Amino acid sequence: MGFKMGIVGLPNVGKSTLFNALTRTAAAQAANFPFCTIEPNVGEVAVPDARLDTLAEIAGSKQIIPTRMTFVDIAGLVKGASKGEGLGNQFLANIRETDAIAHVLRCFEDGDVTHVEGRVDPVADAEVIETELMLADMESIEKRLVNIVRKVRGGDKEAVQQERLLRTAMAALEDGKPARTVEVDEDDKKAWKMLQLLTSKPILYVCNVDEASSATGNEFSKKVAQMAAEQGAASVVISAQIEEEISQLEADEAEMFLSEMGLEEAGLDRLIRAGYELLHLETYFTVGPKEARAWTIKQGTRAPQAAGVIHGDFEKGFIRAETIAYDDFVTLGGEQPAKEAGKMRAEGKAYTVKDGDVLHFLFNN
Ligand SMILES: Nc1ncnc2c1ncn2[C@@H]1O[C@H](COP(=O)(O)OP(=O)(O)OP(=O)(O)O)[C@@H](O)[C@H]1O
Ligand SMILES: [Mg+2]
Repeated sequence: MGFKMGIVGLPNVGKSTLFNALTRTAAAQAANFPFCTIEPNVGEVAVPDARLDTLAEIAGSKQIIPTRMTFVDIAGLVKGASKGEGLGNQFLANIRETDAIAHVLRCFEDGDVTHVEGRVDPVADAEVIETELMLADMESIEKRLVNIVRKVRGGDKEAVQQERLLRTAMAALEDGKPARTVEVDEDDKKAWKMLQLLTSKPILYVCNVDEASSATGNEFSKKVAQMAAEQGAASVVISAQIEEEISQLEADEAEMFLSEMGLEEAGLDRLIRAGYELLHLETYFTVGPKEARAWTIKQGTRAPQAAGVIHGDFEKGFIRAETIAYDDFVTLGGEQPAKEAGKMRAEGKAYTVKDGDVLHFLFNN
């Protein structure tokens, strides 16, 4: 599995700077974390979670393994990308494969860094990109409809559903609205996601500000925040350049640097967490003397499917999940005391895993 965020934006807005900071920090943060670069522009990043350290300390775990999220540094999109300008189509294909979009917006002034449109206006920039993505969606819908209509005539039931959804998306797009504004029935959710429309992906706006504004934001980032609020999207303020500098420091140096800047934590941590929330993800833990490990699931995942994140066999042969809530584990001081206090529950197949659950799966194979 693993969830993927695509870093998207106009050229020269700071995408690669951000990506480098993200991936470098991840590598530095946890020496025992198997950092891997899948491709030069794809990196796995540890999801910061202080609870994991607390659990590991209580259990005396030798190793701490955070859960991960994948970031993809996608080359800059330009006006006309949907028509194949730049390397348009290639990039659009990269975006299609992601679960969510981190849309980087230039919110810094710097005469030395060229802006493709010759001015700093993040809200207008956001519209340029959104328009390209909408045009690309319309084009792909048109192409797909040709085939689908043929299948519908042939009596294919799935095609009937797909055609209906494609037409709904098209109507929204023609009305100037991204596909994410379409309200989808529960029964249609899966098919809708399979359409992989670019503008149906959730968006996190990343305001890339100058150094001095990294704690407070600036006039540009405030406009973005307002736009995001109107769209029901999320936004974070970050200075990619500083984050990149911080990512090269040792942990204690980084902490000092942050407090001097008036920041409580690295902007990257906020960004990763915001992405996690955007995707409605949750974490459960497995804790023992060997390792304390965090695992990512979608909100609402049931115990067998949560077990399946560790291994397919866990899901297939699932018997039950011994469960201790995070707070109980911590307050009572570990697994054994929690068990003695009657706080270890045996949960079956219907159990919906909760964020922070400490789980132990029993299965047969
Ligand atoms: N917050 C910031 N303040 C000032 N300069 C910045 C900031 N963030 C990035 N830069 C600078 O902006 C320039 C462009 O950054 P970067 O290469 O990361 O852009 P990009 O979005 O990846 O561009 P492309 O689409 O061409 O790949 C670099 O010189 C970088 O140092
Ligand atoms: Mg780049």
